[in-house]
Amino acid sequence: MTASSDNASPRRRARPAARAGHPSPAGAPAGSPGPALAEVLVAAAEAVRAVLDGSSLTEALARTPAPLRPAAQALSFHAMRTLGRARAVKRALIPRDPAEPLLDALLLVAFALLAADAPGAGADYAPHTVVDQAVNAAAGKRRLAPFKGLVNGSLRRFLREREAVLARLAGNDEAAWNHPAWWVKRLRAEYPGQWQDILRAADRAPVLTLRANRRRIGRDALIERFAAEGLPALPAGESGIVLPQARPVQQLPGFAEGWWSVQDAAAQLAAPLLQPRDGMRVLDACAAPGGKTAHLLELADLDLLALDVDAARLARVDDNLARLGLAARTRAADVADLDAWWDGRPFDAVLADVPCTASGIVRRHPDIRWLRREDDVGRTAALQARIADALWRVVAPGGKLLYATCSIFQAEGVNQAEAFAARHPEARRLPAPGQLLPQAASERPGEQHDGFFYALFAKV
Ligand SMILES: C[S@@+](CC[C@H](N)C(=O)[O-])C[C@H]1O[C@@H](n2cnc3c(N)ncnc32)[C@H](O)[C@@H]1O
Repeated sequence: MTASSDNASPRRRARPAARAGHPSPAGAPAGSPGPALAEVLVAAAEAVRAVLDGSSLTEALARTPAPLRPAAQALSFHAMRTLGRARAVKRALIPRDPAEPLLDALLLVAFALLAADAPGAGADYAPHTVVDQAVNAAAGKRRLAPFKGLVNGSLRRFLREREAVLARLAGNDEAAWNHPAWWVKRLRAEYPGQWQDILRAADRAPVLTLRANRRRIGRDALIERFAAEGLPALPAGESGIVLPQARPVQQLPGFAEGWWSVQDAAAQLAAPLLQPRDGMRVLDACAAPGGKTAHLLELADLDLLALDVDAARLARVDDNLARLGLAARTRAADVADLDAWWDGRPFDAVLADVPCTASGIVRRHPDIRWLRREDDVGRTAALQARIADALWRVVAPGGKLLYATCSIFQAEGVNQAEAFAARHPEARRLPAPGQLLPQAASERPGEQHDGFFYALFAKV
């Protein structure tokens, strides 16, 4: 799991400087002027454009110039969380998508700010400041300059006709829930009593959850060390602590010393479910970046092989283990191709944290919902089944396979586990949490978690 990266959320910045068109960069002293809002709008529009063209927001923001990045990150996160409504507003006022892709994205970012619902939800900027700065943004960029009249006219028209435009969006699921319509339809069908709560939870700013490395420091001692630094934290599960306000992880004590890792509370359930004991032969089949590999090794002295098909991501497993003072064998391989990597010796425990649509972690990664396509769900489920079937062959008699995904779609969870059990009569289901749903109703910080699915099988 990666750190929540929206700790510069515009919700938390309401400084006078921001109202004057200068957002203060995250981490800068209050009142210190940041870059002009016009520059930030262009940088955020470039990031949003990249996502609409298929890039992840993390990759896109890595290309943003460093001085603009914190403010561009805050705006682009906000735009991702409100893109459904912003797009519907834009189409109500400008029915044909502009031919210039960056203009389209600039309009989306500006409408995301202007159409925000609640005061504070991206509304740190006075509406007329947003309009003026968006026009400046267009004027200052050669590709956009011919369209500054369109920017000015459409944004001002929205300010004049706001209520009437928003009223025309009634019944538009994408605008109402800020998720693609197919996503809303799927959740409505799969969770008739909970879908609204799940969607609402997706738009809350996430807490920051860490896992104490018990080889270095216990959970409660870690809470005390953070408290001594003025960082209140709550316990979450056996090894977890929650910081109600996300922060840049580099600013927290003990990272370099390997005291902790960033890991969501639901993800922290994986390693204990396999009940690792000293000397066990364990396979972490889809290991990168190594969050669960490290947790397994924190719990017991294991003979552990960590595989991942992506060699670059696998390098992060080595880095993370070194920081935490842990060791495993790592190998880049397609886990379903047993001939390529398996020496024929079975494993006592296998963790299959399979690739998935990541529909359970949209709170931390609000771009995911716009990157996925409906047919990704079936394609991903087929890959998961292929991986799970291959892995079942490497489990020792009496050994266990833990199937895990950070998805909330049933094709990747409940249905997948049932189909697996039907294909493998020698697989006995053991108690496991099943589907965990992120829900707005259980929003106490210590109880927040991502959407996850777990099924545990023993080979009889
Ligand atoms: C959900 S992530 C794993 C997260 C990891 N277990 C952790 O806790 O940090 C899924 C991983 O599966 C890997 N993967 C996808 N297809 C694979 C395959 N055929 N064989 C091995 N790894 C694969 C991806 O590269 C990705 O790193």
